[in-house]
Amino acid sequence: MNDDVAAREIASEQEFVDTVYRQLADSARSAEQLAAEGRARGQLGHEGGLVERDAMLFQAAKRIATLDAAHEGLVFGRLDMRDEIDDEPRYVGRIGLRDGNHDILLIDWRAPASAVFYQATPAEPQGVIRRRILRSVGETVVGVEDDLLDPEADEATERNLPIVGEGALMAQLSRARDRSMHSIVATIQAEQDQAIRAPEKGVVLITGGPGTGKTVVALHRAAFLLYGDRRRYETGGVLVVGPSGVFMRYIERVLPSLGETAVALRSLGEVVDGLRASRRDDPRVAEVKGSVAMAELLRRASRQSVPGAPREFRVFYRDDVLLLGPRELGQVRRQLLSMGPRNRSTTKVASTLIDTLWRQVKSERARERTKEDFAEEMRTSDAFLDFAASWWPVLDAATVLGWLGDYDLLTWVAEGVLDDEAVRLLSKSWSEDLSVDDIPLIDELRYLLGDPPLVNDTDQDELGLADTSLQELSLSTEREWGGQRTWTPPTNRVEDDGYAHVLIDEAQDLTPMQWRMVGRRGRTATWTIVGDPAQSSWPVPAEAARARAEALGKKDLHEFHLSTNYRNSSEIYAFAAEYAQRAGLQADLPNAVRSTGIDPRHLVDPDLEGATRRTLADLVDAVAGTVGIVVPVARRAEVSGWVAGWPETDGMTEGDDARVVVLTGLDTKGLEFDAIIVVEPQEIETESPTGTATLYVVYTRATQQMVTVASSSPGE
Ligand SMILES: Nc1ncnc2c1ncn2[C@@H]1O[C@H](COP(=O)(O)OP(=O)(O)OP(=O)(O)O)[C@@H](O)[C@H]1O
Repeated sequence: MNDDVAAREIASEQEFVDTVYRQLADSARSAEQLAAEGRARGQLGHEGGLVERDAMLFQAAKRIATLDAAHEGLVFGRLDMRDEIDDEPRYVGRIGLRDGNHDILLIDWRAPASAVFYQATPAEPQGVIRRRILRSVGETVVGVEDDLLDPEADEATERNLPIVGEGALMAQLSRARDRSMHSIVATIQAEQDQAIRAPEKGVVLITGGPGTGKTVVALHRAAFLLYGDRRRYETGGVLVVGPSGVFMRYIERVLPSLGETAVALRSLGEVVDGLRASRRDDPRVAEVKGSVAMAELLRRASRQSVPGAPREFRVFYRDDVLLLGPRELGQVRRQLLSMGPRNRSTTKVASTLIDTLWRQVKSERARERTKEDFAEEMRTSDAFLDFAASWWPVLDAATVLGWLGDYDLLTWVAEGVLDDEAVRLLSKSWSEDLSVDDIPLIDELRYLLGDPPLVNDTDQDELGLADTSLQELSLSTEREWGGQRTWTPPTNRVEDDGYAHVLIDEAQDLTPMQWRMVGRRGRTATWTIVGDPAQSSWPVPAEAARARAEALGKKDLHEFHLSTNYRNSSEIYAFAAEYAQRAGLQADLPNAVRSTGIDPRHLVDPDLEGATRRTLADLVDAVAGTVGIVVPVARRAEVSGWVAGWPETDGMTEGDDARVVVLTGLDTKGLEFDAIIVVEPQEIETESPTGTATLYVVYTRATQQMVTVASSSPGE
């Protein structure tokens, strides 16, 4: 291709892009002006709507410009259509924009009119003669890449459109990786576009092997839904759940770069408002905590009497001694529990206890008084009120989970539900901080215990107990991902847990208890579920499948399968796929399209530290982007020590932009790096029951180069 032609084409696109940015600045100015006038008039009428719309547009554009300018510009696509459809070029961008005459300047990528940009093919051009992708840095067009989809129409119309470039997709896939995922608006592929624009009812299930774009597609789908029904999804909220905090940080910029921030991004340890856990349990403990047997264990725990609470109440009333002993209290407890969640009954405790006491009143002197007189006396008795409040306090879920740290109590509650080994593992783990797998247990207990009635509920709050811990918890809730418009539920009460859309990434890893937790948040929601069973680190898939089916209820399922691996070089993926087959993982093997000519290397060296350091020095030079060092859990601290403060990685191992990161196999889920060093792969494989799946995940993280380093050959 003649360079002059390319330069001419770039210059002409630049003119258009300049017009768009000028228009954006104009819109911003007029939005500000209108807002000022509106404020001055003290009211916003019809114009108010316009101000709001333009202001939003401006904000979105500003975010896009600042967050992702280096990668994809505001204007990224152009379609030249057959004359009878449109004799003017159509431009596609991250947002829609009109010019001063209200004519369309830029079509939002999510608008129906843009679908053809992604779906037209040479076999079915759908009226498109030429599709052009514009690559920009900031506001400057640096390249154009064309596909001639309908050469016959081109000839027939005598347009002779110039065709420039050789593949925007390959350019995009070969770019150096940094610590953030980027949007793919300019190069969404046809099979991905179908999943993004799927009918929104029910559940959209996106499957596919490693690197097929499941995550990035699901995020674009969230943006698509927000565009289509902003009122519904912004009001009800969109919940995006991923495996870890590291992963959430990796994906957190994609939606803002598409102009959307009204989304709650939560790792599995942060789904319950106000709680945050990142510690992972030992796999054996995690397996017990994730199993559905925990639901029964917690149901029993939620019905226990409060450890340490008074077991008896005695009152002398006229000539009677009235007693609430274990038998009477047992009956009252069962009666209260039959009325619904425990905390809801805080308003009924006093009256139920009073009824029981009153039934014991026998003496004549006592009978001279009415039950109301007796009740009045009890309700003004400090001794009675203190007893009732400590016998039936408002319980919060973490407190009840804390009870189970007591080995004897746990053994009692777990009778017939868990074996002795599981009880031992659990009681030990509950003497430590909350782990990721404790969060669904707390959530389960929140629902079993219920919220105390609000003070202004019609039920009278007899003991003044209602307005306590759970509500305070919501006031002090801190939002990790809290940008200004980031969506958060209005309170921490269970009735406000529901979202309008729930997006689950790496769904193959959810335990049954985690499915129950997310299921409660999506009873009336639409869903997007993304996963690859071969990458699963949950050892009992059938149980998880049942829990998933329960979480989704009768919702319609729309399945989409992605078949091209856009992440790994074909050399790296060939090795990973061969491993998956050897390990019997029944993996869904996508087609990796990009070759680098560099095979993975496998080093065996008794000097593990030396070999790792040398490899790292090589890779840091060889690739422009990130390098991940993946280690067995037990070696994490040791290997981190090898690379910290080391001159060759100076400034590359600290902070959010660090190029070199040390992480465990499970930490790598969903992430990608230019180069990966796998330290002692065999230990990663044997450190958990699903170690082979974890190692397969690790082998599918590198875009350019992968080196394994072991101190001895397998089997030695
Ligand atoms: N159409 C596309 N254009 C450009 N890049 C793409 C495209 N589709 C996917 N990618 C890139 O491929 C990489 C893998 O995508 P993603 O992480 O979404 O895959 P995944 O299927 O979720 O992977 P895994 O299951 O292995 O975690 C990302 O860098 C993503 O940006």
